[in-house]
Amino acid sequence: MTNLIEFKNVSFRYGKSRGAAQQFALKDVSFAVPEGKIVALVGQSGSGKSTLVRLALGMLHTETGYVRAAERAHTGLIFQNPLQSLNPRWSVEKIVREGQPSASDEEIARVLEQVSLKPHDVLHKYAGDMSGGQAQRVAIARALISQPDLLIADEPLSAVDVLGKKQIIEVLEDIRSARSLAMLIVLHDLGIAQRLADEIVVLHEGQIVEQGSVRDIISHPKHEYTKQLIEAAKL
Ligand SMILES: Nc1ncnc2c1ncn2[C@@H]1O[C@H](COP(=O)(O)OP(=O)(O)OP(=O)(O)O)[C@@H](O)[C@H]1O
Repeated sequence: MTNLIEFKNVSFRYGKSRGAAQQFALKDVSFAVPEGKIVALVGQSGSGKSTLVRLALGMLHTETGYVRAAERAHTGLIFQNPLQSLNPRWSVEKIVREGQPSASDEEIARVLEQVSLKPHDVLHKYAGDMSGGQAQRVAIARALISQPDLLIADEPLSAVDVLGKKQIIEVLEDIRSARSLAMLIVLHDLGIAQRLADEIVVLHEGQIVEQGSVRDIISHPKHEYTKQLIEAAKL
């Protein structure tokens, strides 16, 4: 099976070029996202999740090790806060079309339906007039319109309310069942990872403490930190 993105022995420190080197934000991290699989990156605040996403996107560069994307991999992105990542004065139609300028009206309508938005109701709405959950679904539509084979989502649920979260989880579950897409999804919550992912990577203080199939990790956690996350998610 082809890996769409692979991290191999990746270490990274912030502030290295400014002399006094800081602690490692990531230390010897190795894992991959295979074709069609959903990999959830789970860990508490400060564990290095966002640093990993920035390395995946080429916004940062590894100190040692490498990040390798498959040559044909076409990546879509979903950020934490849609009200920051989308232009509030753009219409939904304009935002989604930005993801694929050659998209037809029918394709835009189809992708909005895929994220459970009614095209007629939302096409001419401004992102700034939507709830966080609706705006995040618009952001997902923008990512999907270009038919990526890898979706990278950095805590897509953290800036939306409870109802918005539920709807986004359902949309991501639909995408999951379609199976045409691999996903690297950063989550705080192991319970949501259990619903969405095939594999879980548990990150703690910049290191992977556990990785494997969702079932194995939830039923037989090996590391104390994973046990705490399971307890916190009340699984
Ligand atoms: N721009 C930066 N400069 C210096 N240190 C940073 C920077 N960004 C993150 N760090 C440090 O790197 C470590 C990992 O941070 P990172 O943001 O990757 O964690 P995270 O798991 O994404 O946390 P959160 O869930 O709060 O977003 C932390 O110790 C953090 O303080």
